[in-house]
Amino acid sequence: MRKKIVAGNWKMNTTLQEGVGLAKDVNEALKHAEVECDVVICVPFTHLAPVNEVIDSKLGLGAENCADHKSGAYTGEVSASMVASTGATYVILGHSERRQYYGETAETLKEKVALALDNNLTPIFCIGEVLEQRENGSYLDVVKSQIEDALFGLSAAEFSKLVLAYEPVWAIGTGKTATDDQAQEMHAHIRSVIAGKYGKEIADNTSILYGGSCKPSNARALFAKPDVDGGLIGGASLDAESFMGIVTAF
Ligand SMILES: O=C[C@H](O)COP(=O)(O)O
Repeated sequence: MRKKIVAGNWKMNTTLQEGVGLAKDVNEALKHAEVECDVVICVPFTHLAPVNEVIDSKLGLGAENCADHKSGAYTGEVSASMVASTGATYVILGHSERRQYYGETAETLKEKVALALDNNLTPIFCIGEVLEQRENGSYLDVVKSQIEDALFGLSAAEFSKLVLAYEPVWAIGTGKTATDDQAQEMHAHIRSVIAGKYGKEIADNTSILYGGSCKPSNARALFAKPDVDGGLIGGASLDAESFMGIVTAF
């Protein structure tokens, strides 16, 4: 059966000292909570190794990106093997902020996914439409193409290692959440796109997270939907109490 997962995406927030403090708070809170999902924090590169030192195995650790090359003269880049060497086991790939501000394309993302898998990192692969595509009715096709273009070159064994995250771009950091019915419609669509290529068993076993203004107040309704397997949480993951409010919303 597929896993339920709540992953925090800290984005470009927190100093190292603040980040280590936040990780300690989440780690401590997790020890005392009834939790029915895997919990992961995805943190800036600079924070990975020090955060790994202060968390227990119950809390997963991930990066927010990795390079599309294995190693070499790529000043400023951080490779998948470097990420793995910190103890992290997840990496967010294809976030809409990376696609929008850093020009990431399906071709770049194919490389990143392959390198992440080669280094035993679980990619949390993001997909989602912008407002105009939601309004003109092309959103289901847009997301289908994002999946096909970047991921359908993978073997079934490789694809089964992925986690997907549906993040409608119009809902990210805007306070505008997709309704639980809108999320369910898209998650069911994503699952049927996967089934069309890799079969029902792999589709049923793929965790599909929702991201976009997810908060303790709306997480329960979203997570109650049959095809929503958890969340990728931005702003609300920067406060241990609100993150835990989401983690315990199953
Ligand atoms: O990766 C997380 C998403 O971009 C959602 O961010 P948000 O919860 O701040 O809207």
